[in-house]
Amino acid sequence: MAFTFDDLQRACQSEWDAYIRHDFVQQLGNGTLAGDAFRHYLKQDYLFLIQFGRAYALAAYKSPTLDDLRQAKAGLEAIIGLELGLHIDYCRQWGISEAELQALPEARATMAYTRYVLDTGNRGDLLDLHVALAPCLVGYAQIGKWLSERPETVRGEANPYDHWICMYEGAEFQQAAAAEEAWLNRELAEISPRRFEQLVRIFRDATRLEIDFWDMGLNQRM
Ligand SMILES: Cc1ncc(C[n+]2csc(CCO)c2C)c(N)n1
Repeated sequence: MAFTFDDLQRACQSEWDAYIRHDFVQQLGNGTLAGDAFRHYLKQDYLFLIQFGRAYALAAYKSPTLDDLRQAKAGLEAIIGLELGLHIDYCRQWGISEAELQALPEARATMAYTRYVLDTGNRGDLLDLHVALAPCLVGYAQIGKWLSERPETVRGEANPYDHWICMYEGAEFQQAAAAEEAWLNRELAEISPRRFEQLVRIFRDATRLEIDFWDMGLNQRM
């Protein structure tokens, strides 16, 4: 039997739903999220993105083919060359200076999640690493889509988080997540049931760590 990304999601459906429909996400959609909670999240997300850049570098190292190597390079370039710059600009709009970002300590949830991804990639192969990264990429695309479709979401200037929603519901981001899902589906089609169970464990752990990241933002925990 050929496994797919949907099988991974279904194997962890309760954790997955707790992640996608987390209170942080719902409050962000409703425009009721406390500004300080969002700022705390943005600051930790800066640290998260830096470690995510390292994960793409690890993906390059773990690449068995030139195509995989090119894909990892493109990911590293996108995050280090573009997205981190945009994130710094966005933080400034929320009153967080670059100097403040550079001086930040890492919250435990940030450390746990990013180091889990890096360790999983180090220990395993490129597929293990991609599965550890999948909740991040595919999850945020589902969050963007879910927020844009639910009637409670407040759009436009009435919601201070509208820009954030626009970014993840947008076509460019949705396409990047769809490409990741397609890559996973090609790889998952080839694996044994035993290998699938190993990957479910990784996918579930990474999803639980995304839930903790939202909790950390909401409770402004370090
Ligand atoms: C905790 C946390 N999880 C996921 C994302 C989303 N995200 C981060 S990097 C990346 C890939 C872009 O190259 C995506 C989709 C986030 N920002 N913060």
